[in-house]
Amino acid sequence: MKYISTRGAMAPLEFSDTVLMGLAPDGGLALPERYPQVDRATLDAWRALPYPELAFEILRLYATDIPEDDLKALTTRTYTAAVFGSAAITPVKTLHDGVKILELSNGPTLAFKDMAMQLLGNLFEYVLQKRGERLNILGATSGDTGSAAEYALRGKANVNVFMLSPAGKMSVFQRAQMYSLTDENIHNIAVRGMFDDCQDIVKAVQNDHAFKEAYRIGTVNSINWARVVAQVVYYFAGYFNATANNDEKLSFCVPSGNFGNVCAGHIARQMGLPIDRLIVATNENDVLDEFFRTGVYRPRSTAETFVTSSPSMDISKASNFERFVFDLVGRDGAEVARLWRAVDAGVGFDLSARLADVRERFGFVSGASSHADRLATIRQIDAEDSVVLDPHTADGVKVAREVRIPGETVLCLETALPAKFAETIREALDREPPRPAGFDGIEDLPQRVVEVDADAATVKSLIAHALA
Ligand SMILES: Cc1ncc(COP(=O)(O)O)c(C=O)c1O
Ligand SMILES: N[C@@H](CCOP(=O)(O)O)C(=O)O
Repeated sequence: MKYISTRGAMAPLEFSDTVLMGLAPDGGLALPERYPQVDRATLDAWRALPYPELAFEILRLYATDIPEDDLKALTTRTYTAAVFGSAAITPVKTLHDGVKILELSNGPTLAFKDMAMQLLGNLFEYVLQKRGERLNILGATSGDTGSAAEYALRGKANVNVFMLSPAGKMSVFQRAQMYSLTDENIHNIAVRGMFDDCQDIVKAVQNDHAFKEAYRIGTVNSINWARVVAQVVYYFAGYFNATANNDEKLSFCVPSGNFGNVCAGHIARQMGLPIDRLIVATNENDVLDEFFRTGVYRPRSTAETFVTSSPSMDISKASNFERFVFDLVGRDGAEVARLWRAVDAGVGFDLSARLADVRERFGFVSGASSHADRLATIRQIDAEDSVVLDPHTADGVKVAREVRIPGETVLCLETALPAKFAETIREALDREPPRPAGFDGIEDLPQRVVEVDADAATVKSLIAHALA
């Protein structure tokens, strides 16, 4: 399988090259030149597979330049009960009203990011060792990518991590998880701004080809294709777990911000997984909900982006949305490049003429949730199901209940555990959220972080200085 760019101007690459590449040289995102198709017989064969084997079967369709024995060793080493809490890896539970939850947050940092990041950490190690190379990761986080990446890469000999986070905007627990790490290869940089400013800096540095080459800059964000394809696996696992056979259809509801998670669902659907609808749930930062309702994409500025109680979704420029739009416009890279010039100019674009395709051909629908909705959902599910939802998953459950139609089974993706967001859980339930073992007193540990203005040149000089 070869990889092309959403902006249409990259010579096709192998999978391993995309793992190290980050942003494509033309500023776009890597995608496979076609989505492998999974037929009914294959679905039947995959239904009974344990998670690591399912991951292998899916990844071997994409990572065709990695010998199959090596790939199998990677998925077997990554998806273990010791790391993810149970052999099921992603169990499903059903709420009193029939809405189902796919548990994705039982990994080391208590968020769904671990599902892909644990694999990416092992992939980096494998590819870098084979090539005898080093990589310096520059990442951006609104709260969960950062800790998942740092836990996956801490102490690794051939990788440094420089992680940008919005200063003062993440939860107390999220900050403690990242900033208390003392490993020498981990560098936390708090940016005076929002997540979008951090991601803009990552993309600006990626687009400085001379700096990127000189300092061997890679990425762990969903810019990296390997992150997205690893997330495709749990849509298959969730479907097999939540249905009785492959004749059934299932809808997924996905709390969304940077559009990486639901983009993986879109890809699973394109591969032939019987997904009915993909329900995009946003918080008050509703740029995606607006697009799926109107066909108009109007990214907001930092000043127009709210700081909310589901902070990991405080995103107004959804990076991965570009991958979906590439498919929506018939994989026309020149058209995507034109649309993203308008995004970069702060204008956005109007694809309302394609709204029927968005809904009928690609199955997208959306809804938004507010602080009051989130608190009400957390309270109700706690009272009726004795389940404490984290604020982001609560946004998903709220939207799923709202848009679900009679007879439709909806599987909501759990994106984090409530322990990461104690402030909001206390407000909703007047008690502390359950805290998994190993995190006691984390907020009291000393923290190591540098705070800077939202400026790519400053970040580049910090990186150059650290690597000197
Ligand atoms: C807890 C949580 N929920 C939801 C999201 C949104 O996911 P995505 O950015 O893939 O749309 C994120 C961030 O990625 C997150 O950390
Ligand atoms: N919500 C994310 C934002 C970054 O998303 P990514 O999927 O592109 O890494 C976070 O928690 O950092």
